[in-house]
Amino acid sequence: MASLEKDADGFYTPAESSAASTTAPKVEGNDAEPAGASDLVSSTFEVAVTLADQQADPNSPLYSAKSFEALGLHQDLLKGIYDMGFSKPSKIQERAMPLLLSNPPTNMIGQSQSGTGKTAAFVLTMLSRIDYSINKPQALCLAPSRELARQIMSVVVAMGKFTQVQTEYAIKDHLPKGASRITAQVIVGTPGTMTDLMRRKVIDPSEVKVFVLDEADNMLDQDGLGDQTLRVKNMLPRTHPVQIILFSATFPDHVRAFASKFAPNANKIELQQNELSVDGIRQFYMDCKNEEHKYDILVSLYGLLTVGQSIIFCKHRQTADRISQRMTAEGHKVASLHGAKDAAERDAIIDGFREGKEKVLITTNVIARGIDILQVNMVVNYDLPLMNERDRGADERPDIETYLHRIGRTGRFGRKGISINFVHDRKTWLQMEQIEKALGKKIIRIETNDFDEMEEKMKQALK
Ligand SMILES: Nc1ncnc2c1ncn2[C@@H]1O[C@H](COP(=O)(O)OP(=O)(O)OP(=O)(O)O)[C@@H](O)[C@H]1O
Repeated sequence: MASLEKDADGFYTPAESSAASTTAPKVEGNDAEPAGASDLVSSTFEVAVTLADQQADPNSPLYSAKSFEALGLHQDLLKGIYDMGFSKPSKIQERAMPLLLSNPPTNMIGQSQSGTGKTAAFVLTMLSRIDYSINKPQALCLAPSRELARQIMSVVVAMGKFTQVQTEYAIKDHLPKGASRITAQVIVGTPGTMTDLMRRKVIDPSEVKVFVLDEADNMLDQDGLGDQTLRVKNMLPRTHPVQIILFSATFPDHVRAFASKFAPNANKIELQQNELSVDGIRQFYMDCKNEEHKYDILVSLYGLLTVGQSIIFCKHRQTADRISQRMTAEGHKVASLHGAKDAAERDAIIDGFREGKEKVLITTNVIARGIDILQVNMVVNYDLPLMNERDRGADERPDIETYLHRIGRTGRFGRKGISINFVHDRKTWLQMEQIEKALGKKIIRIETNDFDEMEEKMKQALK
């Protein structure tokens, strides 16, 4: 039985890590293509072979010795998995699923590189643990952005296609004002709206068995997000244990202790510092003369950026809007997305980009994490991510975690990708050098005045 005492960090302790398990498990298609479909390579056959090879290589994060059947999943979920085009689990799925599904349920802190299939691991756990005969919320999942919450929901819906699962969002401007009780079993949302709906008793948490934080380090660390996440946790039932599942590609040291408190007695799957980035992403930098030159280079890159799809990360919303307006005025087809846009506009922009209506998306850290669009083969750090964007402080060191998440929008599940960092003075060059050192991977220079070389290097990297 958990104590009701709140400690210095605001936790109610100790939440013993177990919950009840139940039976087997609707709804629109997954917007992520099944593995094997990609614009990056000329034929789907080639991709399938590459993926199979990687899944057979014990050193690959996609490797697995087991089949999905061997993970003990319900038949209806196996159908969903195969319907999505998956054939074998990835390493994180193989390692985490047995631990996640064992009884009594145990908490999990799971780390695995970007694009290696963490979502499926926690979605399958939620879908395995709910009792489909009870029409009450039983699994809550939080993500740092509405775009990611919507993407996770598409995976819940696709994997749960052959179940009776009912789902609902806890994201801004989704539910009608004055909505009554949510009876859906799986709720996916962002911390602010989830807290609000729980406080107003629209969400009754009394039957919740599983609580998932995707991008957990960010959810626990970031200004505001951390407090709200904790509030959600503190509203969970104390009459029975709730399985707490934290997943991310990064768990910086200063968050680890807090994560262990948030998910006590958890099974842990961790990566070494040198394993953090995936090999399929080739990292480059371009030496620009000044801020204005960055814009000129970006425009000259446009033809290459549109070979697949690209995401351009800027520090400020205004920069994203300004670049996007300028490029649009010059006849380029780009879109910009950031947190100052309203909910409906954000949904339309990301959906349009997913459908390939625009090939270039100019954005901020809002979609640095989790977004899975397989056709994205290039990421540009127009501005390098800095620590001061996390806490609005004075810390001008590079934000290694955000860097990893940003470049991880490409190179998904064994695909090839390119990241390009723009540096334009000594300070930004040194910041990039720090990133290089921290990750132990070379960031290769590309000449900005030799377009042919630029093109050649980038095409080679995508082969
Ligand atoms: N076993 C599998 N076989 C084939 N494709 C898979 C498998 N598991 C996941 N995928 C696909 O791999 C892609 C990346 O998965 P996912 O988005 O879960 O990565 P992630 O580890 O959560 O990454 P991030 O850290 O960036 O959030 C998705 O398109 C997903 O559909």
